[in-house]
Amino acid sequence: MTPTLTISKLNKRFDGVAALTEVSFRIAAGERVALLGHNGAGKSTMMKIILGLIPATSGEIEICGAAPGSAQARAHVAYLPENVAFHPALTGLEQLGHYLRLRGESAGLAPALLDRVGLGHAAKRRIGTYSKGMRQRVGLAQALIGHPRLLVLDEPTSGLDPVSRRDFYALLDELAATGASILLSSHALTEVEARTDRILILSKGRMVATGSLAALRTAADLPVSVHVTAINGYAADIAAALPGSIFVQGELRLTCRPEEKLALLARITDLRPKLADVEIVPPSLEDIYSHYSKRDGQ
Ligand SMILES: Nc1ncnc2c1ncn2[C@@H]1O[C@H](COP(=O)(O)OP(=O)(O)OP(=O)(O)O)[C@@H](O)[C@H]1O
Repeated sequence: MTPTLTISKLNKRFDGVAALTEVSFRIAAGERVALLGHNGAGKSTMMKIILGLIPATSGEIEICGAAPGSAQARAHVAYLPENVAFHPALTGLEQLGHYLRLRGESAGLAPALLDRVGLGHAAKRRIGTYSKGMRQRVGLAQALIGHPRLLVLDEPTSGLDPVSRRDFYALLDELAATGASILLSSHALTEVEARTDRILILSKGRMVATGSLAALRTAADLPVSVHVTAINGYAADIAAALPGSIFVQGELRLTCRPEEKLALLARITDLRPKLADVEIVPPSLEDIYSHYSKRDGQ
């Protein structure tokens, strides 16, 4: 099956500054991909090139087999900027009706689109009265016009509260389940960790890591943390039996190499009569992200 997005050896230079260098990746139908990177890593530049807003210096890009910016590619791609702005005096219904007409579709589709993003109840209210989360939903509804096959979302959840974020990702999951591909940039690593299939890490314009969280974790080979809670009165015994452990917030914490984890657990299990709980904490995406960024000298 043709990938929704194919990028091969992409380079972009601005007046001698290398914003992107030899970046290659593909996104399959229904895949949710997170684009991570420090400020200035090249995320927005990559999105602008995919959208056909600026040309690449060299390299190949195809969106459903078409060149970025072509009528065919534009029909398949939708974009949601970080801070989406609408006319505050228009209602959600009027705003979407307007966008539908601009895309050559019937304004009569607006109520169904607003329902899809959970805004049916506020359709006839002015957007000026909407919360930030509701405005992001209008943006997403607008991005859904014409059933795009690739959604490009620039920090779509920045400024949203935790419940709005969760709802937003639930909606993305539904879209991905119908075959839409999603490329989103984010600085919120914890939510990305749980809600995307694959992660791309850009550093100074180069792709320094790509893969599922599990694959990146294995490749990074970072230490695993083990948190041990003693039964009251036995913390000192357990600390003595587990050299190297440190006492933090009522529990003993140790780290070990991934390949040593089972042996350490066996030693901990031997202490069972004195143990209340044991928790294994694998490296988080934040650990993995800083590992790859550090490796690149940042
Ligand atoms: N129009 C431009 N002219 C010159 N340099 C530019 C231009 N646009 C971007 N750059 C440079 O290209 C590099 C990548 O910028 P880009 O905006 O793509 O980063 P980003 O990862 O999106 O950062 P952020 O997280 O801050 O949005 C930076 O060094 C930036 O200064």
